[in-house]
Amino acid sequence: MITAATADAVRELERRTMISTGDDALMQRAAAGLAAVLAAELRHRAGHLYGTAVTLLVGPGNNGGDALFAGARLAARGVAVRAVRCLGRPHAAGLAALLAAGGRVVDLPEDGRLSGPVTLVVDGVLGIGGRPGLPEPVARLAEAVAEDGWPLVAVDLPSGVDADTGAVAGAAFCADRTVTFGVHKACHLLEPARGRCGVVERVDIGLEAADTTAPGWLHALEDDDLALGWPYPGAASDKYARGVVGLDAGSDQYPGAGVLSTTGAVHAGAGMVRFLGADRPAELVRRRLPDVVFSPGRVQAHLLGSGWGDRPDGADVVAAALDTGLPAVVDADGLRFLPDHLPASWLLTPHAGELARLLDRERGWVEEDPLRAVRAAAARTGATVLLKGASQLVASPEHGWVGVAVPGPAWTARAGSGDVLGGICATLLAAGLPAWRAGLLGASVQAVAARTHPGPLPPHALAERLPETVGRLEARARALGVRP
Ligand SMILES: NC(=O)C1=CN([C@@H]2O[C@H](COP(=O)(O)OP(=O)(O)OC[C@H]3O[C@@H](n4cnc5c(N)ncnc54)[C@H](OP(=O)(O)O)[C@@H]3O)[C@@H](O)[C@H]2O)[C@@H](O)CC1
Ligand SMILES: [K+]
Repeated sequence: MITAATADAVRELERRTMISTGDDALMQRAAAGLAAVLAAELRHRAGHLYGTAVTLLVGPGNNGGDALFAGARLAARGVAVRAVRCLGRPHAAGLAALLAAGGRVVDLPEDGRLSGPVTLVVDGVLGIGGRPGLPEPVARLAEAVAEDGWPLVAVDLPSGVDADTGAVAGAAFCADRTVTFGVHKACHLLEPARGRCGVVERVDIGLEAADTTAPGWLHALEDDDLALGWPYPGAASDKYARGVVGLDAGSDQYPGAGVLSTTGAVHAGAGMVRFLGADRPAELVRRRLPDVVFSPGRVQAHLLGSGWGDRPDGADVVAAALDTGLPAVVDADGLRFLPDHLPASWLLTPHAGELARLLDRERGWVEEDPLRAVRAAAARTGATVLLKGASQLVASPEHGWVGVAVPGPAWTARAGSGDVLGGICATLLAAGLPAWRAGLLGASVQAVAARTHPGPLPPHALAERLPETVGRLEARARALGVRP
């Protein structure tokens, strides 16, 4: 699990730590960790440290301070270190340390272009105190560094990205590696910023322990969390222990959605799937998936809404499912028929546009800050919410932190993926998982199945790979010492 924080949560943690360590200690620890990563990177690229050349891009705050102090440590070991003043006046003590160690300082050229020799460029322009976007000529510099192909290590985060939302509104640096301090920052987990961070390395700077369940914290699943959290059936599990899913998805107008959600549920390992939807999708499901049953009976979780279209009895179907007291996934068109308040055991699976509609907002409002949006939706509805998209986020009304699913390849963003995902999540609910866990594991298993395939697959074919993926996860869980 990767734990990350928003800038306010990080500052609060740093403030508490500084009471016992003093102001300077944290920056010195950060600089030492950064220098170690830079030295390893220089050795990796040049085969040695002495005589390599590092260009530090420094801004006016402590982010530049980290870069300057790290640069001083490298200069003392024979690296030619040059600091480029990019914005305002650099951190005074950091600059003095660099100059004393034999480094030098220059102004940013008007055209924003760096001249060689450069083994490595270090982006210390802005950190968590940065407002998103870069002023000229730093914006030009960011473009030139990318165009010229200089290898780039970002200090804490690539300057220009929004530390809390992951938004990239204007120019921003694009790093090969990002060295962060204490805890990951939200932008390391959230697209599009995530894609500009490269490999993120966390340096321990001895921050105090934090309540990471509070608002302002994110928890991102990694492959091993998925392997350890998946509900594998035991030797004695019958179909009810694995869970029965009742699906009302698809319509005569959109029958494919019914087939796709059912395919997702069957291949995610549901004990039994009852298809309870319209006639046309039922006919297609009957032909393609002989293990599905069509009679009403006991179910342990519902799936409603995918491919419903403008269904006249939508509100009644949702109300009837609510009356059963069972958990449910509500997807797509079903989201238009929700009552004012839902239980946290219900999992809503909107994409950005659907979430915007749910909150009477514009889509842009969701996209500019998906964390805020997913939390608002959970608070407004009382349900657990899985926001689908480039970063898949889960918020629950029962806790402040937000979960982030394992990221998948971009090609999974296509019509039908969401229908399959609904079926997977309903299977996990039927197996007895809480809704937030079902959302996180469901989105993650789909991403891992996609990632382990060499090229794009249509959603139904990806669903068919789920058993193999779950098999690999189970083997990994055993290797980690867990006996399902
Ligand atoms: N706190 C700690 O204990 C530790 C912190 N550490 C390090 O400190 C970093 C945070 O440092 P920080 O708070 O000084 O903010 P930072 O991002 O360097 O810059 C703020 C300056 O930039 C300016 N500015 C902002 N946006 C701008 C824009 N778009 N265009 C132009 N100017 C802009 C802004 O101006 P203002 O907003 O005041 O007008 C202000 O002058 C953190 O990321 C980590 O690297 C580590 O050492 C570990 C211990
Ligand atoms: K930076």
